[in-house]
Amino acid sequence: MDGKKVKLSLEHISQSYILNGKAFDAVQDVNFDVYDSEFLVILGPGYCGKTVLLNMISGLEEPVDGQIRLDGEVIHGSDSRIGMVFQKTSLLPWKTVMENVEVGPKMAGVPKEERRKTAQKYINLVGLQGFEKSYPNELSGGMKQRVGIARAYTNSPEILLMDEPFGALDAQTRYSMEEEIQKIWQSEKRTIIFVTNNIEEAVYLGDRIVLLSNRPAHVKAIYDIDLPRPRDTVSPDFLRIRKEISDNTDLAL
Ligand SMILES: Nc1ncnc2c1ncn2[C@@H]1O[C@H](COP(=O)(O)OP(=O)(O)OP(=O)(O)O)[C@@H](O)[C@H]1O
Repeated sequence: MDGKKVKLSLEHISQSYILNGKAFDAVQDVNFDVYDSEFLVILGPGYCGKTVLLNMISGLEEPVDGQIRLDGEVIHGSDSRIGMVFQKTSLLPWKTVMENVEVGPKMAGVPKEERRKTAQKYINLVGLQGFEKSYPNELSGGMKQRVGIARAYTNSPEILLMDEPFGALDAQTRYSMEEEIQKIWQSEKRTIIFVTNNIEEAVYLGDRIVLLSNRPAHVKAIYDIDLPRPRDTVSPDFLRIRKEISDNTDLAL
């Protein structure tokens, strides 16, 4: 990644909580850079602190220690340059697909015609044209995640955080969404930070993979995944990298 521009830096990030009167460490001294326009995957076992880490990047939580820099400047709290796609889509059930996707610019006061144009662009990009007037309960799980992705892009963030966005989908839908998100990222280059506990998904998607330990999460290793895209999940190189990472991954407690 020589010559790449650093977009986001995590510097000595730690998080702990008080549980039953005792300190409980969730994240411990995490350090890594994220490059501009890269697809960075954060991989770690269950409950290791991945969501806590993303919450700190998104500004939902303040770290007890350390700082986060965006384009070199320390940031605090939420920042409109950073958007989020959640594990469970948090769509508004009483709003249509179009209304859900345009909610951000609407709240920001963007005129209707302009925000509809942007929302339509991303509805088309995620393959939901024709479903603009549908309600969330009329959509499959994969389609709901597509709406969540379109909604996040419509806010024009420079960095998109994705917290296990395909974790709740069946295997077949998950594969097609992995393919899809890669295509979207290639046509609309943004920096993506994608959290998963699935090694195959990480190797399929990541330019780099930050491997976290069991809780309290710290960085065990960072892997450069130098395989051509779209990746062949049964090629010898893919399987070799997958095994190398798997051998280095802590078992979920
Ligand atoms: N606000 C909080 N107060 C106390 N404990 C918390 C809080 N938020 C998270 N935790 C604990 O921190 C640990 C890490 O949680 P986190 O949700 O980040 O795990 P994760 O790696 O995202 O797991 P999964 O893969 O299951 O999504 C868990 O044990 C969780 O219970």
